[in-house]
Amino acid sequence: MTELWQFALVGLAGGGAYALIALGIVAVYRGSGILNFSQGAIGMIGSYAFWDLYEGGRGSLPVLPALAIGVAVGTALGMLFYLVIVRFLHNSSEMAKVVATLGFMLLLQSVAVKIYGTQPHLLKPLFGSGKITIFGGIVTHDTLAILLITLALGIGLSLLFRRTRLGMNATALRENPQAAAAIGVSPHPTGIITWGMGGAMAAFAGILLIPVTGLTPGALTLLVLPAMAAGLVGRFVGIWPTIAVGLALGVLQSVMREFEINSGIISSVPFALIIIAVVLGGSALPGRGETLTRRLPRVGTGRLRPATVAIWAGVAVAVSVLLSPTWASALINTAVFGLLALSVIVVTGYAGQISVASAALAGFGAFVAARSSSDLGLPFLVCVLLGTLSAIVLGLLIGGPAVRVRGVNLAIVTLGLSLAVENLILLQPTMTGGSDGVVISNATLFGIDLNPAAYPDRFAVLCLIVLALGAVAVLNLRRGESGRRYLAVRANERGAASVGVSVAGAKLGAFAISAGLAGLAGAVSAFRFNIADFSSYTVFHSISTLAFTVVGGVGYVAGAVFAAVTAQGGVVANFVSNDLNLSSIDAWLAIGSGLLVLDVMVRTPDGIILQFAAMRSHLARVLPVKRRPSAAGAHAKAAPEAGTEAGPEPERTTALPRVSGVTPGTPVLTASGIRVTYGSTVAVDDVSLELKAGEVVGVVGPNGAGKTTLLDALTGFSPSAKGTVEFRGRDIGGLPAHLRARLGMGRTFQNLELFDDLSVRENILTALDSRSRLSYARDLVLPRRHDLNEATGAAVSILDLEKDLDTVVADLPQGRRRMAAIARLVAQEPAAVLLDEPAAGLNGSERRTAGELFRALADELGAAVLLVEHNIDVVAATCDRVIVLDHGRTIASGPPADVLREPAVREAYLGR
Ligand SMILES: Nc1ncnc2c1ncn2[C@@H]1O[C@H](COP(=O)(O)OP(=O)(O)OP(=O)(O)O)[C@@H](O)[C@H]1O
Repeated sequence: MTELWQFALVGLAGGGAYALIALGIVAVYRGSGILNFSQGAIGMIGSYAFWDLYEGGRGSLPVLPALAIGVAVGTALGMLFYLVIVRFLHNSSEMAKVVATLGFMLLLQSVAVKIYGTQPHLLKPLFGSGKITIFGGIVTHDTLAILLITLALGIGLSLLFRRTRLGMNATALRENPQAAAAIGVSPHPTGIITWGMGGAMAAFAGILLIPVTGLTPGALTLLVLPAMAAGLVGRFVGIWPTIAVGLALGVLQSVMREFEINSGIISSVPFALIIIAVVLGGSALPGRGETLTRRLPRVGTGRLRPATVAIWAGVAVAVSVLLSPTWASALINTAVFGLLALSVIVVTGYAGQISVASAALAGFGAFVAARSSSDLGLPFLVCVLLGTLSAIVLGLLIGGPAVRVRGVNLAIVTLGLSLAVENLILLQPTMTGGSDGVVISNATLFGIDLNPAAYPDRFAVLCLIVLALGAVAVLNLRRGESGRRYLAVRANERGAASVGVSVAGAKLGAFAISAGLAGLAGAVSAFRFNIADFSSYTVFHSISTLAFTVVGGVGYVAGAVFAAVTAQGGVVANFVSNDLNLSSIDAWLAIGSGLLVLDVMVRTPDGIILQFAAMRSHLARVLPVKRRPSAAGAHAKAAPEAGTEAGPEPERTTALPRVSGVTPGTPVLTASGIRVTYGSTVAVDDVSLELKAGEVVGVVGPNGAGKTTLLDALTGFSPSAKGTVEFRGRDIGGLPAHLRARLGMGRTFQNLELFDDLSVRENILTALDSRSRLSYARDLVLPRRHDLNEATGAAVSILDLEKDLDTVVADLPQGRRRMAAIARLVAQEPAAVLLDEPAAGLNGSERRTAGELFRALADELGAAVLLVEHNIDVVAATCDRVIVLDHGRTIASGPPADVLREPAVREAYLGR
């Protein structure tokens, strides 16, 4: 027991350091809205500065001045990064922010390796060998210093954010940047100060931890992971939960050491547990108002030009056959990195899931393939297949959290889980054969010996073929329906669920395919030497794969090719170090790559590949090349200028297509006893209603009456709703939103929830697509292409959307966007249509047209329509019946003219 207590007390040093770094992360997040993945690396640089100056290291200063300078270096680095990079990222996508801080981490890491090397340095306790005794256990002065500093900074930060103007400005900027800007709050003073504070805390933590863990570039940089896990629990805002979890983590790890638990388990399991707890507390769909509106990275069309493919393939094969073995090795590196980059494109570029696990997946694929060869003696192809399949299974496990966690939190979760894979499998001597490694048999495919030692060119050609097939598969995916699903989920999860896309299914599909590509890369490369080695599949490898793919262009296969060609050990690096004889330049290349990541994130976050495209079109403009008139140009001439008044609405000649199998007048949607509460607020209280095919029922009521919440409850967007909901005679109470949509419940949202970065056509096609799970695999080979069908064509014509079909939705005016939302809804052929304030923001004549359209949804489409609307004129002119809600309860219902005359209704609207 005493020993256990002692180990717990020893763990307070590490725990305090986690808490300190995590506090810095919280300060930076509260001050600038950015999660700083380079926090550990900043601390590491501050620690090296301290070690350089400290008399116990390689300097001559006593501890306190050296500590002060080390902390000052951390502070300066934090401020510098804000000034040079972060202040330009305020309107960037979440991914650009994550990659920028990861890029800074890589930069600092490579600078430290260049200057200090990787050998560990140890120090004696900084504050002497003094100690105090607590209940028989010993606490050293160093541990005490860490704890006191953590406590003091915890109190200081609480007061700063609660009591000072700077803290209040920071809260205002985080919660509502537009409103804060409107009252003149500038983000920069809070940004600079909190980044400086973050840097100081990181350096403090790093320096105080040197006597405990030693000083190496990698270990201190990776302290960011447990610190992130601690911060995650307090959602990066809570100061005391962060400190408590940081300390608990350190203590738990120390106690586990007492039980002689495997070091891999100690370093990964505790915070994997925290991550699991956070995942369980997440939600399957984001709540109302939680959908991101920031611009997402651009994505290519997925079109493939056979001539380009043929030229590249020819060049690659010629190079690998004609040039030296070092070139073959560089080509193999390029192909393997290219496959990893393709895996990032699928999961991050297309599906929008910031995942940092590609190297762990590749390592696992390599591990299974190598063991299948060495232990089971299976043939090359079977081993590669097994490696790929097992990576897919692991990918589904790592992707599991993505169903409930999103954005930057997912980056932390995947980082944590991939560190667990690295520690528990790839670095375990019992698994990987220790110093003997895993001896594998030679690669033979269809009778051709591919042994890379004897035939490096053959193996290189094989790798290039696999890369080319992977690239074609990813392009196919983009053009198929599963690619559209990914993009819909990336753009708007609530919108995707409303048209029947399984958000969880799409995310898992993307994770599986991405893991398959990474696993394939690993499985093939396991055979490049006679002894397979897994030590290179580190978290840093995952981070640089993500960063360089984003630099290349995360939405473009060409971006992956760029990343592969310029990767470490790839063809460009080989050319520079071998052909130009500049091998000493390697360390500088690593530093240059880190700088490139930062530059691209600030100036062209869509990727370098788009810069090339822009240069090509500039050249095409300046060179006297005869160009064909473009279809777009012809279209522009034919179409009236955007924004011009089109005169009176033309008479409609086509009707909306009738939904099959719905008989007018039969009940479609029946709800009883619906009740929704948010904490102590009862938003909807015992509401019952029945909707029949062909009728329009209005729902009116003052602001906050519970109208939207009722719609959410009926359509499955409010999972905690009580009561029964029947749709066409079937109890659908337990079904999630996307399954209700598939049964024929269509809805619109107050803020539309369109897929803003897709065209109107792609928005409609997403609703029209089949929901087959098979398409995730089929699209890789045979993407199914289709266009609007007859019914949606008619809807588009009625809604006058033809000229907008290929316009990106974000570029349309609000009225057109509303029409696009209705076209997307009609594509679902819904039997029940639930419209949430669809006429808001329309002018008088637009409102009349919209009212006619809502009627047409009932009269022509044959659907049962529930119309939530504030405009009483629209309600009176359109609805057969009206339900009035007030404080969540039905206070009246019946024909509009009667209901709107009732005194209770007038009182609810106008007050007594
Ligand atoms: N996520 C939430 N958390 C807590 N309270 C909520 C949440 N969503 C809605 N509410 C509360 O539930 C009640 C009903 O809100 P709801 O948005 O459904 O009303 P509404 O009639 O649609 O209002 P409006 O006409 O302004 O859109 C309000 O008191 C609102 O503050």
